[in-house]
Amino acid sequence: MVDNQAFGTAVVVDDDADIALAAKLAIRSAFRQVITLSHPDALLPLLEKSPPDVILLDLNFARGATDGREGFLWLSRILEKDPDAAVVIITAHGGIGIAVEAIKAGATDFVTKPWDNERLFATTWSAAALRRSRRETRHERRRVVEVAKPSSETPMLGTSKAMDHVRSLIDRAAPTDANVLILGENGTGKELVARELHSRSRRAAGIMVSVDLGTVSESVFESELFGHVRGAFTDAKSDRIGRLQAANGGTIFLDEIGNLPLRLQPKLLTALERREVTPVGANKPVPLDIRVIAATNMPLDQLTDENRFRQDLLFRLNTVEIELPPLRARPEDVPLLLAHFLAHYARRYKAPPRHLSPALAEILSNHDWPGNVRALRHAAERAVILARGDAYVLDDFPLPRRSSALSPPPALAPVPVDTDLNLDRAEKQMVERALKKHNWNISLAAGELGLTRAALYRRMEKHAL
Ligand SMILES: Nc1ncnc2c1ncn2[C@@H]1O[C@H](COP(=O)(O)OP(=O)(O)OP(=O)(O)O)[C@@H](O)[C@H]1O
Repeated sequence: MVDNQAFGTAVVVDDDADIALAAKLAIRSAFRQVITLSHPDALLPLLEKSPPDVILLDLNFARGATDGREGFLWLSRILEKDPDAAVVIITAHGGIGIAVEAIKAGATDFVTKPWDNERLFATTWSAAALRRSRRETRHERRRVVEVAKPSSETPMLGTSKAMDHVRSLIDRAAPTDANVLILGENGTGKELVARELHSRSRRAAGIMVSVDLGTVSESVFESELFGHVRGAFTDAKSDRIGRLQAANGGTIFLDEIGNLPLRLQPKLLTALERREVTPVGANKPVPLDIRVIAATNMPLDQLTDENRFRQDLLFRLNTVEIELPPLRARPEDVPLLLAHFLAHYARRYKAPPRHLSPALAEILSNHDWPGNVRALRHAAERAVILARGDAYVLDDFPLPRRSSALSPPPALAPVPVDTDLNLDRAEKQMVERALKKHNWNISLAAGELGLTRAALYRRMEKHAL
């Protein structure tokens, strides 16, 4: 059973007014309006204004013509104006050869005269539905790509030996199509490395699609990665392409791969091995041409635990492994990073340039930076906003401490809401406690707080943690 008037506009183009009217009557229940035209001339302005859902097009307009040449010309003009156009060709009985040619040239389907009304209705309906789905897929691809746009162009800074080694690995891996696994604590620059690899690869003209598996909720993992077809589950109102497919021709960056549920790991492995993906509910795979870069903050011993992560998938992902050292292991990089971010935020907030004394730079270099470069960046931003006078002072920098063996993490005791009823302060306290408890591991702290990683980052920024 189909809904009435499921579509907007259909156009019937036939120089025989009776045939055009007969077609209109046969299909009108599916459309809000059916326009009949005796010649395709009038089609082009219509396409400019609002492209119809379907066009029924007779191929012969010149008197006595039967080869459809004129119709082919119109078909190509229509497709030029609207690449998603659904065009159903109307041919005379015996004109199957021409109809097949028309389909090769981009028509969606054909009907032969005299037609069976039900058949005409079904063909027109399917063509309009196909156009809708094409447009939704295009829209989806745009949506996914929007998400993938780089937030800012940050150069990869650092002159330490450790960063030289990272750079040399990037130099060698980038031009190859090898899969790369990037390891490192939160905020060490894994995404930056992924962007560097992509922008220096032969896929640089393509897109890099990022998926943060730490922020995708488990219920939508599968359709987010692999896509789904309309009706695959209750909420699947239309076809949706997955991130893997959206990255076709480019690079997919699978951030926090350690969070991929075990049950979905075989499906990702199959997609990478066969270079094709089957959207949820679909029965046909779609070919994939992607390079995979994955990242995780999961320590290697957990990643090599078969109960958490399939080792065959790990071997598929880590053809090249790049490990980013935490900032505390490369203190010599701190002054350069600080100078860069202080200048960056001074420009942004139109603050005067201030002096950072060597003594203060040294204190900051010896800090253990639990949130790594991201935390340093936030600290620099806050310092630019808070500082007064000509030089920065230690108090301008919020320096959260890593919980150490000397000061064991406090148990996550209930917040004393009875003594402090300020919601903002209570939130800050909760966030700080969760971070300390989990040694500043963002994923674990977010899990404990019942937040996504992105939501936790927002709160960390809000409270300058
Ligand atoms: N070497 C670096 N030079 C300049 N900026 C850096 C460097 N490393 C990291 N950053 C900056 O630190 C912030 C965090 O980097 P990024 O998002 O790449 O880290 P990540 O390891 O992917 O973090 P997470 O694991 O939390 O997703 C970004 O603003 C990034 O620009």
